[in-house]
Amino acid sequence: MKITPTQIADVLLLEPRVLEDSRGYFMETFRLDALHAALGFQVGFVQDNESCSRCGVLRGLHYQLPPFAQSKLVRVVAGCVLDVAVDIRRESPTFGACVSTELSAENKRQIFIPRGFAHGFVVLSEVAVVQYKVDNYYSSKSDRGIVYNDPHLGIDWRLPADQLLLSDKDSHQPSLKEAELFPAENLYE
Ligand SMILES: Cc1cn([C@H]2C[C@H](O)[C@@H](COP(=O)(O)OP(=O)(O)O[C@H]3O[C@@H](C)C(=O)[C@@H](O)[C@H]3O)O2)c(=O)[nH]c1=O
Repeated sequence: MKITPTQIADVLLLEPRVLEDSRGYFMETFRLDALHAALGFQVGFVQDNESCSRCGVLRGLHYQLPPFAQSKLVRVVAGCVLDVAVDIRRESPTFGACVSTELSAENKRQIFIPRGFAHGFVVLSEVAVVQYKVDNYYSSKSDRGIVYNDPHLGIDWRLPADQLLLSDKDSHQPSLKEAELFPAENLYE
C-alpha cells in the first residue's frame, strides 16, 4: 500500500499494491498498521458504509460535529467519482481549502479524510458504488452540511449544474460562513 500526503496535512491518498496473475488480481484494501504509520496517530474505525448512485448524483458536503466527528476512508468499487474533502477546522492554515481526487474501481485509489473535514462526491460514471469506513457512529443529531456550490469554496464538480442530482437536504445546506463548525479543540481526544 503506497500512502502519500496530499496538499492538505493529514489528508492521505492510498494506492493499494495490485498483484496480478492468470486468475485475476489480489490486493490488500486496508492496513491499519500502514495507516497509523503514515498518520502518526491512531484511528479506530467502527462503521462501514456503502452507497450506490447514478451519474450526476452529488452527495455532500457532509460532516458530523463532536462528539461524533468522523474520519473517513473512502474507496470506489464500481464506477468513478470525484471525491472532495474540505478543511473546515477554523484554526487551520488551510481552512476552506479542498482536496479533489478521482476515485474509481479502475484506479483503486482511496482517500483518508480526517475529522474536521466536510466530505462529498459526484458520480462521473453511469453508476458508482462507494464504500467508506468511519471512526465514529452515525448520529443524525450531529449531522451537518455545507452547500456544494458555495462560491467561497469554488469547487469544480466537473459536470454542468443542470446535470447534478442532489437530495433536498443537500440543495439547501448553509454556506461555509453560515455553517456550524468545529470548536477549536483536538478532534481526536
Ligand atoms: C450517513 C448515514 C445515513 N443513514 C441514513 C439516514 C438517511 O435515512 C439515509 C441517507 O442518508 P444521507 O442522505 O445522509 O446519505 P448520504 O448523502 O449518502 O450521506 C453520506 O454522504 C457522504 C458524502 C458522507 O461523507 C457520509 O458521511 C454521509 O454523510 O441513510 C444511516 O442510517 N447511517 C449513516 O451512517
